[in-house]
Amino acid sequence: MTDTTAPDSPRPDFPHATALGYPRIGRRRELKRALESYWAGTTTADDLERTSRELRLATVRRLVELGLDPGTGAVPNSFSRYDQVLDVTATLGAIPARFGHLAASSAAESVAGASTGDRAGLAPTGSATGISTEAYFALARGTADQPPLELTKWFDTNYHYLVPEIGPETPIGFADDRIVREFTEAARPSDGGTPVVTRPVVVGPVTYLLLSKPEDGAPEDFSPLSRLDDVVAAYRELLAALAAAGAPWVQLDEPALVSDLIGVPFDGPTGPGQDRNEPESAPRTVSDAVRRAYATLTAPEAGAGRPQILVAAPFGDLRRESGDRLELLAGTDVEAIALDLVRGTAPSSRPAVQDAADGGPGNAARGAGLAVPGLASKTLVAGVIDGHNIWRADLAARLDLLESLRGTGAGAIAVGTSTSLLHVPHDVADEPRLDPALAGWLAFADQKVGEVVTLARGLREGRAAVEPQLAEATAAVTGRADAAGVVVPAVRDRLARLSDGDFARAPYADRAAAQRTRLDLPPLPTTTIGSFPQTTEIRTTRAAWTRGDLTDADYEARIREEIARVVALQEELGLDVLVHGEPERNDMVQYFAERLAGFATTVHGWVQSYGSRCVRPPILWGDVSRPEPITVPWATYAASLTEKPVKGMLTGPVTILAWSFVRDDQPLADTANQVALALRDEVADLETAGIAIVQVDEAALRELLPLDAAAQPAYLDWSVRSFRLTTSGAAPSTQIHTHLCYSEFGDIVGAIDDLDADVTSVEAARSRMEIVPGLASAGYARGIGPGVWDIHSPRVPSDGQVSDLLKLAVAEIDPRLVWVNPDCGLKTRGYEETTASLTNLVAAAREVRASL
Ligand SMILES: Nc1nc2c(c(=O)[nH]1)N[C@@H](CNc1ccc(C(=O)N[C@@H](CCC(=O)N[C@@H](CCC(=O)N[C@@H](CCC(=O)O)C(=O)O)C(=O)O)C(=O)O)cc1)CN2
Ligand code: MET
Ligand SMILES: [Zn+2]
Repeated sequence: MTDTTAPDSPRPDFPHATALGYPRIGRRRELKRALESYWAGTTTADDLERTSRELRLATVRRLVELGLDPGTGAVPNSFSRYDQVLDVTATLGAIPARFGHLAASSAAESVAGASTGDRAGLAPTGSATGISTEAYFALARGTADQPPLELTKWFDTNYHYLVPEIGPETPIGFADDRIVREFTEAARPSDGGTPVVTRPVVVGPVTYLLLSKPEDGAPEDFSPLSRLDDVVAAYRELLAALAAAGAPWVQLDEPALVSDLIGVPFDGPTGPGQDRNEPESAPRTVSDAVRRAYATLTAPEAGAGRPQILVAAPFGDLRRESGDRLELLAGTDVEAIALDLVRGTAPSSRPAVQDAADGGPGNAARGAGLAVPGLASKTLVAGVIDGHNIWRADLAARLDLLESLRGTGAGAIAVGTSTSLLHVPHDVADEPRLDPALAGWLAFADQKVGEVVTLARGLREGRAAVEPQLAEATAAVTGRADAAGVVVPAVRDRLARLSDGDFARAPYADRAAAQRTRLDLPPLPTTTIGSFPQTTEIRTTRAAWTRGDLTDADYEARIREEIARVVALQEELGLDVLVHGEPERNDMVQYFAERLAGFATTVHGWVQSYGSRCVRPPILWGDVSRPEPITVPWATYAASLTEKPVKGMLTGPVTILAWSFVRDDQPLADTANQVALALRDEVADLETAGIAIVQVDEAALRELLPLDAAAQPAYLDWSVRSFRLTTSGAAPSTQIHTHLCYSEFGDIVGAIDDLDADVTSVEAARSRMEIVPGLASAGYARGIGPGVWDIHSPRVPSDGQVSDLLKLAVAEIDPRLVWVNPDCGLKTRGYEETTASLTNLVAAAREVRASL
């Protein structure tokens, strides 16, 4: 390894134990409240900064208390006020031209060497330099005349990041030193508290650009990756500033390395050897980009020091058929690499790490293959503690694995989490209402840090040093396997008796005819996706009921009142197919989990989904069954209020799994089918109650698609089957709808067709109906509702905008198949925008209908 730091500077070893990141919303969602009151204008930017500073300091001190070393960069500094990808956009000053007016309102100022242009909205914030709070949140939330940056799923998680918009002229420099300030704030705290030398966690330059989209108006063939050199130059300045502030390590997250869904080939014709003699050309493959970026970041340069670099590749397997990405990283001069040794190649029942311990297949099993050129000089941060699920680890087995990695090629082994802990709640000890036995099987973020610390100690000092902790963990794992409810013979028997007939409905033509007769809908029928605004009043009412301050009867009466209001509003607006509005649901997954056997739910187990929005993923721990009907009383009440059809509204098995913490002791396909059978009974009960249309939401079907292409066919097979198991008991005259979120459906058009739903609504407004031609050319010939209103922003589409989108749709597909609906549910919207937008949607449908 070439020496890349100044000759006399120390080269600190990587700490023995670390986590790749930590939740930032706060144990009591302090950040959510601080953000929402700042946005509402009831607090100031200074208030927000004060609260977030307190949160950051409390976090790093908590991590030290839990056993991470305070002096060596073991503590991840992974705070963000909104999103870690937006933080890089801010650091680079990469503000799209469409936000140019932001610059005019705040004085431009840049740190030394930045080439920020004059449109970056840069303003001094106190003594620091960077983009203003106003500009930061304008990108996240939009302005009066600009929609925000697009929100998209972060790999296969339920976290959403803000998509950077990069064009040939987008300013890119080292424009904001917040990352450095947040390092210094912990290392030299002004409150006189314990100093902590943290490790800044930053999205890596290659992943940043691979997740970017071309800025509007960029040339047809423009690739954001062509700005790699500019981005890397800015990162170099950032690293130099961090080194000057005293940071021993920085973590650059490069999860794009494990994804085949990134749209840029890993290796290819322009890969190694092809463009070697054109060093100036833009990288066209992921591997080119990685080599180039990290060669520059690690190149020695007089005067400019840098922290040592840990590259983290969470969410999957670096070593796969399509290319050995570990070899690629090992070939760079970074000092440490973090591997996800839990996830393996797919969300599978069996953690790869366990296979490895048994000598079976799986990424970790290729331990012997760690004799990769270059690795001997690096630290391998072995991500053996699952950052993505909440089961307490079998520490003895993990320690076996860690020991087996020793001497297989890496220079040193450190212990880490497989991913950031952003995706799990803070603390099991914060859940007084959990069954104590269940609580004993769980590890949230704080417990996981403890596990990492224990393993690191076991690895260094020998098993005996941690024997009590190993024994306790083993007891928890065994206790879980033997506990009542984990295996319920009646559920298993029902599953075992399934045959192909349970997965198939009558032919579509027969169903369509029966449904036409029964429903008698106009062409281009209008509907919504299910939820109406979740008002503060409803939440407060539910909170009072949950606390016991409101009786069941009073709560029920209040919900009925809300349903009646929503039904009346839809009749007034002239919608054709109505919904009940879902006011009784805290969340579309948690609500069902609270009413199914086999699940537990939490009180404080909040996990950030995007910005200030959070979810409490339920814990699916046992065999699933339905003690009694769940939605039938609300659906029948709503239906009794109108002559129009009201959709029954269920969340499908894949989405319930995707947004829960799921047991890891059996194949996901089996768990999905258990949920499907419970929902199948609900569909039957809705039918019996006279409900003619049942919507089964599979919002997360695309989200769970494995990042590894090799694992996708098996996933699509079991996910589609579980949906069909849910719905195929329905009579031909019952119309089955489904709803899918996120517009990147290109990879799964075939699976959408295989769901065999009568009507499918999909997000499409922001991509201007992009999905429609794909569906049409794939031969999709059932009902389709491409969203015509982007509900992710408070902007009200005009009836002209809606009818333009609608015309795009009917130009591509048989108008008899087209439905008119928003992109998604309306629970995050207000009533004012909802009423205005739906008025325009109905008017547009009528206009286009008349032109058919
Ligand atoms: N699980 C899930 N994942 C999803 C989605 C989804 O709907 N569900 N949608 C997509 C986008 N992601 C989203 C995630 C969260 C929210 C969201 O609105 N979350 C709410 C919480 C919803 C909830 O659980 N509501 C509860 C509890 C609300 C609450 O905070 N109550 C207060 C008390 C009442 C008050 O004073 O406000 C409290 O507990 O302190 C209820 O209604 O009962 C929030 O963060 O504010 C929206 C979209 C993708 N992923
Ligand atoms: N039926 C649900 C709703 O309208 C579907 C939302 S998908 C995130 O809220
Ligand atoms: Zn949706």
